[in-house]
Amino acid sequence: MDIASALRSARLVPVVVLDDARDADALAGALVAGGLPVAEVTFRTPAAPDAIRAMSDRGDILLGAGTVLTPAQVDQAVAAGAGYVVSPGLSRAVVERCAEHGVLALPGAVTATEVQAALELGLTTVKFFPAGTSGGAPAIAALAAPFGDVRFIPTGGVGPANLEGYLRIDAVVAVGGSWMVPRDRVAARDFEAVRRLTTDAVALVRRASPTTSPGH
Ligand SMILES: O=C(O)C(=O)C[C@H](O)[C@H](O)COP(=O)(O)O
Repeated sequence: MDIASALRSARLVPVVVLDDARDADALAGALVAGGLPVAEVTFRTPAAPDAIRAMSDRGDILLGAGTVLTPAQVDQAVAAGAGYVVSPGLSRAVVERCAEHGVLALPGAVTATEVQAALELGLTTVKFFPAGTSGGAPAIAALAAPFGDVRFIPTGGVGPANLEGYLRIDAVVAVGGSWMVPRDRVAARDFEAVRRLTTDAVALVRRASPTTSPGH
């Protein structure tokens, strides 16, 4: 299965901020046990490359690198085993470095101009970030009208209370969010809480898109 299809079938991508890479394996285990074998590990902390490497060594979880701002971070992410690269905004340099490595780039785009810029770089799936303050689901539905082939992954302000509104839109591949991996629970090594929150999130997503199938 390619990355885009895997994200589409997960429907939900946990956005992870890890302070200590030694917790990565247990955190990945909690996500997998909760039914969500995917994670976007952000370069917000220096632990990111080691965390990605530890998770990717498990072989049972699809890993993206998040908050990738520079081509050098693309190199680090790919060397650590990231299968795709996410940025909060659209950087030509980052997208081109991803292409050199042959990994999928998911840049942020929330305006028609940004979506067109992504299309010009050969991309058809973008992260819609920050989703909540950029118009939310109605903004994505409006953008999807002229950009019929573009797919969106709304992230930022997405949670249990509003994910259904996003997942109902055909152009939404998946949503991203951090609520199932609260930083304080991770710091406390409370991976059972992460597993529980993940299980609940997966159940919610299933209820929100019961008929979804790959290709939808
Ligand atoms: O660091 C990045 O590049 C990001 O991707 C930002 C995250 O996607 C959001 O911060 C997650 O948003 P919440 O679910 O509202 O916490």
